[in-house]
Amino acid sequence: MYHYYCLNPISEVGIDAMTENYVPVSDPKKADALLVRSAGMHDMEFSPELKAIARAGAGVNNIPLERCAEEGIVVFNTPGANANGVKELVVAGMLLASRDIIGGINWVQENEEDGNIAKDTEKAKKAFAGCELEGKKLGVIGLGAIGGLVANAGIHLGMEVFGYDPYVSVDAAWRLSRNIHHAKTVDELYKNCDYITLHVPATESNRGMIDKNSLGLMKKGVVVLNFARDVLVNEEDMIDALESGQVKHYVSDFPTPVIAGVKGAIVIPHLGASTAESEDNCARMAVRELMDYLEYGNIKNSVNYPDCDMGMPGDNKRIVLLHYNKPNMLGQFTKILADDNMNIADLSNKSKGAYAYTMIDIDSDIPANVERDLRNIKGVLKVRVLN
Ligand SMILES: NC(=O)C1=CN([C@@H]2O[C@H](COP(=O)(O)OP(=O)(O)OC[C@H]3O[C@@H](n4cnc5c(N)ncnc54)[C@H](O)[C@@H]3O)[C@@H](O)[C@H]2O)C=CC1
Ligand SMILES: O=C(O)CCC(=O)C(=O)O
Repeated sequence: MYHYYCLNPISEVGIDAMTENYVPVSDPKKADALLVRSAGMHDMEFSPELKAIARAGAGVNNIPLERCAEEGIVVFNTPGANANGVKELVVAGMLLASRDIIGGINWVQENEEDGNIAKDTEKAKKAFAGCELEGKKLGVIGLGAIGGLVANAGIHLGMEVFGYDPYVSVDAAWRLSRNIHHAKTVDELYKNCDYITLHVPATESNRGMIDKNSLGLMKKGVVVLNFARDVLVNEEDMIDALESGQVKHYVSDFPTPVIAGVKGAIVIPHLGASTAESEDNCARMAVRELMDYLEYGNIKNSVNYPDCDMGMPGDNKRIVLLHYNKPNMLGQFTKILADDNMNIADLSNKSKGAYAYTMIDIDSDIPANVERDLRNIKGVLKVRVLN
């Protein structure tokens, strides 16, 4: 029996995919697994019971990844599951920034009682006119799941697209249209583009990447779109750029007290992934990842431990160990098993940075003393015996 707790509402599609072995609890401290969307977890304390956290979404800046790794808690996300939802809102953002659709709709609402509204429209509408996207230059920073879709959508809209991502994965690169220009430096993209859209994670090194220096390199009247995270943009510098006309519009999916209501800022209440399809996709993927880990120890799409998959254990017993990535860990594990005359049927050991994961299938039962001895090895963070 596994206990889970949802820190945010998670689509029923995911919850329904759980078997009767999964029971919701009303206290997160009693949970084997937590499901989360954007809830901040940095101040949460985790109980020793907690084995895994699944972020039904992409960004994991709300989760203390390093502390979780130290406590043997595997954190998953759902790469790509909400990418189409965000892409579509980015296209909407570019359109909102190009024509004064919002101003026009407001005008209609303000004049709803005007009996001559149809006639007056034809006089008033020039105040809300704009430009088309076709033929404009779009710069996409970050060409992963979302950026790749946005870049390809830009090509379909007839835009000239520049992409910048020095760390792009081979799979993501294969998905890009060959008509996209490969920007060798981000400055090249800043200098050339009419629309610049951010699709990078909110890592320490990416914080504040859009500031007065980068804004100063951009074309006057540029549109900047941020559907990634607020902290990527220095909002004070952005306000100066909006006031001076350097930036025509800043489209952001992240309201903050600083940017909400600023003239020229088009701020959306974090709706990028708020579609039925994205929510279902994320919930389904998050639950699948949790179940595979809790029941079989398989790790797929973890952000703090390596992926490692040995399928189902069949008739064997499986023991999984979360530990530091340092010499002689495997040697110590196998010695303890050999000293107890246990036969290893299968073994996998993978590492990611400072952390590692070992799965061992044994063709006999695993006695409590073996589990205890493994747990006592210096550098072992968590041990689970799965039946
Ligand atoms: N508004 C919303 O509702 C949503 C926002 N997001 C945000 O969007 C971000 C991106 O999401 P995905 O595309 O799914 O992630 P992803 O991991 O598939 O792609 C991120 C890409 O950024 C690249 N990258 C990292 N630092 C870079 C830099 N300094 N310059 C250029 N490229 C860089 C990486 O190489 C990677 O290819 C997430 O981390 C999250 O913060 C994600 C989903 C929904
Ligand atoms: O769950 C949400 O609505 C937020 C999505 C998001 O920002 C993400 O996946 O990074």
